[in-house]
Amino acid sequence: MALVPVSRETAALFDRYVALLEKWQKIKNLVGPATLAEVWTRHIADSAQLDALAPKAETWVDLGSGAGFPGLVIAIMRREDPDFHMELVESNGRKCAFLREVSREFGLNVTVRDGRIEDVLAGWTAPVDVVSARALAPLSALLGLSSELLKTGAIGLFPKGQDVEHELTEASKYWRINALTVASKTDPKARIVRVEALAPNPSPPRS
Ligand SMILES: C[S@@+](CC[C@H](N)C(=O)[O-])C[C@H]1O[C@@H](n2cnc3c(N)ncnc32)[C@H](O)[C@@H]1O
Repeated sequence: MALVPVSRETAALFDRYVALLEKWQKIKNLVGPATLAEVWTRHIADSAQLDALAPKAETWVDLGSGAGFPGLVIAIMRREDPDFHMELVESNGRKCAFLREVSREFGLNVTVRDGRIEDVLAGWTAPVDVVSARALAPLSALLGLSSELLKTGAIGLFPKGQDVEHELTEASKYWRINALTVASKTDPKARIVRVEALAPNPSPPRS
C-alpha cells in the first residue's frame, strides 16, 4: 500500500477484506487464482488509487464488480462519509453473496445489485457522480453501457492496460469523448481513463 497510502484504520479493514477474500476463494473461486498472490498491488492498491480521482463523489456506481474491485475498496475508504453511497452491479450470484457479506460485516453504505448491467441501468433515474468499471469490456462497450449516466453528468473512471490509445481511437468512432488519461500508480504500462463528458458521434462508421 506504499503506492497508495491509506490510514491505519483503513489498512486494518483491507487486511480483514483480504482475509475474507482468501477464505471465500477456497470454495467460491472469486478471483483469478494467480492474482491472489499479488492481491495488494494488483487489486487493493490498483482500486484504491481511483479514490483521489473523484474525491467529492457521493453516489458511485461500479459495473461488473467481481469480488469488489474497485467498488468495495472505494466504499471501505469512504465509510465515514455519511453522504457516500456505492452501488455494485454484478451478475454472478456467488460474487454478490461475497460483496453483501463484506458490506454487512464492515457496515458499509453499499447496495449490491444482483443482475445484468443492461437491466439494472435500464430503469436508472437517480443522479450519479461516478461510474467505474475495471476489467469488464473494451472502452467502446463500457461507454455504451454507461452512456446514460455519463450523458447526465457522471464522470467515468475506467482503468485500462497498455492498449488504451487504441481503445480510445476505436471508441471515438462512435462517441465524442471528453477524457483525460492518468498514469496508474501500480502498473507503469497501465492508465486510467477519466471520462468527463460524452455524446454520440454524429457520423459513426457504417456497419
Ligand atoms: C473480469 S471480472 C472483473 C471483476 C472486477 N471488476 C475486477 O477488476 O477484478 C468481470 C466481472 O463482470 C461481471 N459481468 C460481466 N458481464 C456482466 C453484465 N453484463 N452484467 C453484470 N455483471 C457482469 C462478471 O460476472 C465478472 O464478475
